[in-house]
Amino acid sequence: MPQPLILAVPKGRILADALPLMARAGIVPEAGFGDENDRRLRFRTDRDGLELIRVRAFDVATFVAHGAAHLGIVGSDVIAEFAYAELYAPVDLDIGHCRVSIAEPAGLARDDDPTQWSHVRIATKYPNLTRRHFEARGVSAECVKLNGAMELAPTLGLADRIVDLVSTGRTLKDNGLIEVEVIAEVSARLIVNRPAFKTRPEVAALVEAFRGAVA
Ligand SMILES: Nc1ncnc2c1ncn2[C@@H]1O[C@H](COP(=O)(O)OP(=O)(O)OP(=O)(O)O)[C@@H](O)[C@H]1O
Ligand SMILES: O=P(O)(O)OC[C@H]1O[C@H](OP(=O)(O)OP(=O)(O)O)[C@H](O)[C@@H]1O
Repeated sequence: MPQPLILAVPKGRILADALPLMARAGIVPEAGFGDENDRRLRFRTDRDGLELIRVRAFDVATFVAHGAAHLGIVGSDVIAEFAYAELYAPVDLDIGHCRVSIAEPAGLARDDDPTQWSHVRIATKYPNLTRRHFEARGVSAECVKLNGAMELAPTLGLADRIVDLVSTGRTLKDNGLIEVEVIAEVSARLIVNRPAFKTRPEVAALVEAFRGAVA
């Protein structure tokens, strides 16, 4: 018997939308998978030879890139941040829609002209993506890495601006910030470890199952 295939699923907000999609792809987890109070991290499915792991959103990409998981479900924001060569992202799952944007305090935004920036100091969970974005237009970005609550950084003097996810815009508004530029539109993708895709035909079959589930 070959080792079971492992599908890595993020335990955050994508999970609720991922479960019906997985069901349409013919993957039904054992009881407890969608239950936050269940402390197990690895679960069986109704498919022989396919197991699930429940990990943090950023770690899905890492497990799959290193081949510890064969497939994963993860936001395109995370894929862009890591830019792992070993990841192949063949299916846009049409869930987890939001955008990665630059925001700054309303007071600063009033007279600000982003085309005049030459150096910016940014608080973000996405330092690589941010640096790449600014480098492409000749602006140097000094990034302060945070894992959440980026919105606090400008008022507390940690950074002038932030790069963060925006969906409804409510978090920015409630913290006195204005979205000044969209860096990228985001949705969740099915990711696959490239060597596993080449060597395990069941991986390609699962990719097709997800393609069918989205269509
Ligand atoms: N407001 C949002 N609207 C839509 N999708 C979002 C939103 N925020 C995050 N996402 C998507 O969901 C993914 C996971 O976000 P979530 O907020 O669940 O994780 P997190 O709190 O950042 O993760 P962790 O708790 O592991 O640090 C993001 O990478 C992104 O693709
Ligand atoms: O535009 P909105 O609809 O307000 O959504 C944006 C917020 O959603 C995400 O945070 P999340 O709620 O996942 O909390 P987090 O700080 O734990 O990441 C993101 O980091 C923003 O803070």
